Amino acid sequence: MTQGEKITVENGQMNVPNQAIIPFIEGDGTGPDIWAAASRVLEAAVEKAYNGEKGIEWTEVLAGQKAYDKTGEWLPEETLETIRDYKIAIKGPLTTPIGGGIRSLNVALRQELDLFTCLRPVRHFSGVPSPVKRPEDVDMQIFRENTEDIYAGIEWQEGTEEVGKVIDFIRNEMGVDKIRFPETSGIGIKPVSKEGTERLVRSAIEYALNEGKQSVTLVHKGNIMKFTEGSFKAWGYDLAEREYGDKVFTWKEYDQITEEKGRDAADQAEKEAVDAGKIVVKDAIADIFLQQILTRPKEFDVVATMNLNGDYISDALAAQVGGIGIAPGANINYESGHAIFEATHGTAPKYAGQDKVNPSSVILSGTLMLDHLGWREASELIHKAMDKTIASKVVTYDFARLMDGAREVKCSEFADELIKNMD
Ligand SMILES: NC(=O)C1=CN([C@@H]2O[C@H](COP(=O)(O)OP(=O)(O)OC[C@H]3O[C@@H](n4cnc5c(N)ncnc54)[C@H](OP(=O)(O)O)[C@@H]3O)[C@@H](O)[C@H]2O)C=CC1
Ligand SMILES: O=C(O)CCC(=O)C(=O)O
Ligand SMILES: [Mg+2]
Repeated sequence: MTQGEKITVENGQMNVPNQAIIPFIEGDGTGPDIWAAASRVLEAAVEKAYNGEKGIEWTEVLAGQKAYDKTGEWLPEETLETIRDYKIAIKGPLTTPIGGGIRSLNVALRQELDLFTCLRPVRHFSGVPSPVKRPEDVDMQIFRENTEDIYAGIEWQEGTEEVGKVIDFIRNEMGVDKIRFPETSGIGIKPVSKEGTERLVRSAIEYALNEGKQSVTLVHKGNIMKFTEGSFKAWGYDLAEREYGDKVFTWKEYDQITEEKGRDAADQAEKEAVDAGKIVVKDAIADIFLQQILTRPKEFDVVATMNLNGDYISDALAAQVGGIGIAPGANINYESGHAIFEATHGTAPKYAGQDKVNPSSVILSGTLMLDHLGWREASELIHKAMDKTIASKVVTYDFARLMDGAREVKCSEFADELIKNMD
């Protein structure tokens, strides 16, 4: 086999060698089981799709508990440097303690590499058990802003000198008298910027145009958080109209037409725009959106939203199509070409070392990676094998407990089955 080479990006163009070196982070908890299974499936698919002409050379980079045990650092600089250098990486989940301790390494990776889009596609695989009647109606692409919002980690703990200073500033300098219990509050800050919004919404609209999608929905809680989530909506519409005016019809335009000429004229304008193949850019307030994705999922296509909304929405939608065991994700900077592919779920520590959990989320994150590299044939092989394996009711515990007549297999055995079913 020839030596692996680096993936490079020049003038926005990605060059992928036939033997591509790809860094991976194994992950904490169930990460080692899942990664062992997922890496074998990805290798087998590439080998089979290209008769050995293409291949992946994995190179391990450390993060999380394994990194701490070996180096004394949770996220060594060398890991960040290697991913920066090799452009593309894939990872298992990493643990974040609650309430104290280290901040999220998952979030740190996204922020350090400025991976501003978290893309989480949600669609149903035939035969996967679901709590809803028509899971096949769900086919959405969540574009979650990945660098801002409360995930910026700007917060101060109750009772500290720092929080005292911040509360004094807010009360005395800013004239705010609305902190209900100022003596015992922790304080968090939620930055949401125009630039951050625009690059995220741009990537969602570009995706919708390239993939022939019909709508982009901006999801926000702008009625309550007016200058963060409300501005997200306003900046999103402005960007859509300014940069994609001839390709989109926005609900902001709809409202303007309604005001000037009435609702019938606005309905007619929207219908004409849709008939002309334009994408409808609309918005929804986050609470009602969570109801509507359950009651009328067909109305939503590409979804663009802020960090916290996207976190909640992606787990809620994953449940509709079989759970987070099968929901993939990608963290992408569309400008620099850097990307890290990772599952939607976490480390599921109670199952660690049991070779039990579903590896599909990391495997399907791997198919997003293969698509990103332009190796679609390998990605399609995995999708077909997934359909076939699930149809034969050979599944891990999470699906087996919801399916009649299923044969429950281990994480590694599910990978074996996928590889067997690649034809
Ligand atoms: N990007 C990342 O790396 C993420 C990391 N985390 C971190 O993971 C840790 C644990 O978080 P927690 O909230 O418990 O969420 P987890 O996603 O780790 O687990 C919650 C539940 O989801 C189900 N689940 C998770 N993974 C799988 C899988 N591969 N196959 C089948 N079912 C699965 C299990 O359900 P059941 O009990 O019903 O079997 C599990 O108990 C935390 O430290 C958190 O911060 C969380 C999310 C993302
Ligand atoms: O970083 C974490 O621990 C949680 C991240 C998370 O929930 C997500 O990526 O969806
Ligand atoms: Mg999450």
